Amino acid sequence: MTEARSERVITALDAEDWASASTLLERLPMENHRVKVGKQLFTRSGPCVVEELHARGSEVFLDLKFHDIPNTVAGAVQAAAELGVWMVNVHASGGPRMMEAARRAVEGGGSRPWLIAVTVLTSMDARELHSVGVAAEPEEQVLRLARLARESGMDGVVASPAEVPLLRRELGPDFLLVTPGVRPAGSGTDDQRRSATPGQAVADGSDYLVIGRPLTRAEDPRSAWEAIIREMSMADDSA
Ligand SMILES: O=C(O)c1cc(=O)[nH]c(=O)n1[C@@H]1O[C@H](COP(=O)(O)O)[C@@H](O)[C@H]1O
Repeated sequence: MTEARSERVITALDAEDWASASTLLERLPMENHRVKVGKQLFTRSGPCVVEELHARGSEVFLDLKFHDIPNTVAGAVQAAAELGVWMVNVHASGGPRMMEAARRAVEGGGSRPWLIAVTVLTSMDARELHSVGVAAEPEEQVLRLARLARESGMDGVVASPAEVPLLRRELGPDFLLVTPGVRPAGSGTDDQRRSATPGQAVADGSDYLVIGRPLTRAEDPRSAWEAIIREMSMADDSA
């Protein structure tokens, strides 16, 4: 991964509306260039948030985790591509036909968004995974879904930093690994159950780190950002 460290952090803009999202952006450094728009902000403020962010020069990961029948997901992914987003995601558990339809929907145009698949949500531990009828351990299930995602034409997957060493080994250097569940040492894990520090995520080979509350809830988001970038640099230098 040759991108600058600051470009490898995707800030999860989990704000309640565009007004609070833009206030938050003002408290972050300009290098905070890649942002994720998720369900809350998009549902409240709509596609114009993406337009505002593009006007500001940001690249947008539209995180709506599409999970539906192939025809519906294909239409949604195509709409996201027409918004000009940089990355968009679906749930790998929607199955191969759904992922293949999503892939076909973004083919053929000029530049297309990265299309990635969520494996097992980072908020789930083994017990919760078993409670929804999956007997496999999280790592095993993540690998199974990641292989399926790759065979179905996805550019990469969302997984926890804990699974990155396994995924890198099994899927090679070119498959994008996007990792939420990142927490600087000493900070609480909130509702995340499979997490690691920014340094560990980088050292293990994560391409993009999705970071929300450690930045958005920090008293001083700018220094929180700088500390994360410093930690990533140290991990890169010692690799
Ligand atoms: O697809 C995602 O981005 C995602 C997948 C996943 O398995 N876990 C996960 O936390 N996320 C998102 O990543 C962000 C993590 O936020 P924090 O836990 O606040 O850092 C949230 O916006 C989640 O919606």
